Amino acid sequence: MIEISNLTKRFQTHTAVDHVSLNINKGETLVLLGTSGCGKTTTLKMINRLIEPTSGEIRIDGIDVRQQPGPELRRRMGYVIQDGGLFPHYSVAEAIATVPRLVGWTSEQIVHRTQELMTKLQLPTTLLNRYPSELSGGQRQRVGLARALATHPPVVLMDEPFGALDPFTRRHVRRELFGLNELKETTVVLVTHDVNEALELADRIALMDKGRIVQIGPPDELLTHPATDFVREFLDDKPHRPHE
Ligand SMILES: Nc1ncnc2c1ncn2[C@@H]1O[C@H](COP(=O)(O)OP(=O)(O)OP(=O)(O)O)[C@@H](O)[C@H]1O
Repeated sequence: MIEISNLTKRFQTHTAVDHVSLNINKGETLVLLGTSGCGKTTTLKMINRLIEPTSGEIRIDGIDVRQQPGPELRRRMGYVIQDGGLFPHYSVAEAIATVPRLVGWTSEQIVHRTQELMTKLQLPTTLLNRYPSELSGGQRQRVGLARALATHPPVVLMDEPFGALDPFTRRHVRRELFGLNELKETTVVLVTHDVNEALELADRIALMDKGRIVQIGPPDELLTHPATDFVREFLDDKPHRPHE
């Protein structure tokens, strides 16, 4: 579904992403995990062309992402960031309706889909006219996800989507969101530095260090067969193993 080959990004003399290659399967949740500054966000932003690569290629369903203008590409890909990434002057209803409006949905379709998402994400409809500053962190996160999922994009990119939440709310919201059928059919690329989050959500983890992928595989494989000492130490540095 998403094929990344030899992807490299240099900022001046610093190589943020260094010849990264990986394939992401349809419907898979692929987690980019690693320490701060290892190139996770830069990799993610090259998928939706918020950042242009220095070299290398990204294909989605066989089509090079550079063949489509960035805004058009981003309209067909969900994007969720820390704290929801909502515009302060858009109400919840306006935020969810943004992409459906851009792609020409009717008002009836938008209202129907908005109601459906509010129910699925357990958001009371009384919040529809509120602004982000009038919501809790968990509610903002859910609205951010509702906005990203509104037009059923086949791919959703998430950058530390639960980063702004306290540990308890974080666990609760992520379990709830990843339990949704909608996300089960969606290809998700999620960036985090939280080992437990990666172990819980990932079909496969790509562990990055200094711009490169050190190991990629299902969580159990990384736990039982770490490719290097770095992988072992990185995965050991966590309070508990949810698989045990
Ligand atoms: N616009 C930029 N100009 C110069 N350097 C940049 C730019 N964006 C990122 N970098 C550098 O590239 C490296 C990778 O950054 P990136 O944001 O991809 O890391 P990350 O793994 O997502 O880290 P974090 O978890 O802290 O967000 C870092 O050293 C960062 O300082």
